[in-house]
Amino acid sequence: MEEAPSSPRSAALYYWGGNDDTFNGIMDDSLPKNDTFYWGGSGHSLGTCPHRGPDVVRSSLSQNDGGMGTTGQWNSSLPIQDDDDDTHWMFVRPHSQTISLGGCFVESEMEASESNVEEEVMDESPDAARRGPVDASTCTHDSFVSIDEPPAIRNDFHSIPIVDLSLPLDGSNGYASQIAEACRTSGFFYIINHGVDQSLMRAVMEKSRDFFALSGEEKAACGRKEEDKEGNVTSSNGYRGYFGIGMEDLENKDGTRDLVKEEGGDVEAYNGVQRIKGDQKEGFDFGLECIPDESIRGTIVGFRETLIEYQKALLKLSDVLMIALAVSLSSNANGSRNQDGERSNGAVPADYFISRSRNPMCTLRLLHYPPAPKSLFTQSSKLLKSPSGCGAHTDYGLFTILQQDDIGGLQVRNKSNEWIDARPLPGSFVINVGDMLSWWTEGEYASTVHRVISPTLFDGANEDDEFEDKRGDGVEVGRHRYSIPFFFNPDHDAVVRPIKDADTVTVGRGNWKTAIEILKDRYAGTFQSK
Ligand SMILES: O=C(O)CCC(=O)C(=O)O
Ligand SMILES: [Fe+2]
Repeated sequence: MEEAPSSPRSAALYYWGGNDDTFNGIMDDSLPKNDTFYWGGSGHSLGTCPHRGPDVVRSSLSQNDGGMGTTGQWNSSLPIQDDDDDTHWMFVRPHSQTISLGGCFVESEMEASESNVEEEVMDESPDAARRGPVDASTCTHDSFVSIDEPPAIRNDFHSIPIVDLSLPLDGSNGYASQIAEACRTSGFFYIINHGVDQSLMRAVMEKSRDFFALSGEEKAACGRKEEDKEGNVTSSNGYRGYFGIGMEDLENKDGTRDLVKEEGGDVEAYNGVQRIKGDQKEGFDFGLECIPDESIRGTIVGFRETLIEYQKALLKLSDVLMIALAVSLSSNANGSRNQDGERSNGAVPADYFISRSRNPMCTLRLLHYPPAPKSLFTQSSKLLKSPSGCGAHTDYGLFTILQQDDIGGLQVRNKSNEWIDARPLPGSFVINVGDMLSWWTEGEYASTVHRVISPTLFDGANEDDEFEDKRGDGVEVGRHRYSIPFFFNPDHDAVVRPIKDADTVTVGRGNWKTAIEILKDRYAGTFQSK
């Protein structure tokens, strides 16, 4: 049996096999028994993945919700069964884990208030259990902006800042304050000196190219859904697996907003380009628990191992970012509230986001954007850039860590509705604020609309030129763009609502959503029924 990778957060990592639901992992005997653990979550929270968690694990936990991600009491040793199907991975973290933050240990908030939960009738959110009692006398919350509407960006910007993570975290020149500034303006920033090995970044890009070069049939075999000849869905991996060109449509599907009309455009034709329905990209989604199986492993040497290694590295980086974001929230120079309602001195514990991301619902996504098809050329055979690679949207979660190749095409919309290029910066990652972080900070941190322009064919080419279809899949050879976003989403049951409310205000059930509710809504809105 292959050795399980160690967790980046000193928690135990177990893995379990999919097909026969038998536990297939290692057990770390150093873990305290009878402690509470988080388990499940990730892809299994996102819907219909058939791998619901092994029964043996479930029966060892005093409570569960069928693999949808839960906490449970660890009652006995887990039986370990020898099964070499290890396509599913599961992180299990001690409930009362302490987190090392630059020398000071922060006790997790989670344990504090278990005995108070029942008294807390007004606030039924899981967050109430995490945070302890809230004081109803401080309830001043009478308005609620829908989380379906990511707040508009407050400031204008014309470039994307670069944040150097080799600086100190704290202080006026530290990277936390630079991140605060970036999040309050563009909601996007590059990070350099981030600690992720450059050769690992290149390796995962290469594996991605290898994957998308497989035949359509081979890729479809890794699809999200299996269908019989009549087109009935026979099994589904939730939002995990391969999806083909046009299947996701991020344009104009962003919650209740019409992101194209907001800029005075028209969905069908804007910037002079007729829009093809559906994003002109193909992709492959994984989670921490769902890694491609033997079939791809056999075809692309080192595919699975590289992806696991990369996810581990990005999880580590996510911890750094979560701490920086929590610290950044109190990084204003004057430490007071200004008249625009900008929240400052709103210190949260440095583990605020980490303590809500013990079993994060992350998605690592490989993306391939083929060159813009000829149908997007003008009559005069002028090469127009197509806005169709990835439609205008905001990201859903806490933040996104994006690796892009050197082709370019990612654009971020500023307050004046201009599209600002997020040009490739070798060796960097692009980080952007997601809707949940924006909502948590009441819009102080901007979840900014962005899109990807499909790459054009060779520079200087025109419509009458011959383009060879070397791969036989209808796609002309030209400039292909590859990118790899890692969507970092918190625990499935993390309560997403303004931080100040969570601290001081009792609110009813209508006024917050759990992370999983938000994700399910948004995924359902962006995938075509196919
Ligand atoms: O491919 C890119 O550069 C960005 C993709 C993106 O914004 C997304 O998938 O949410
Ligand atoms: Fe995005």
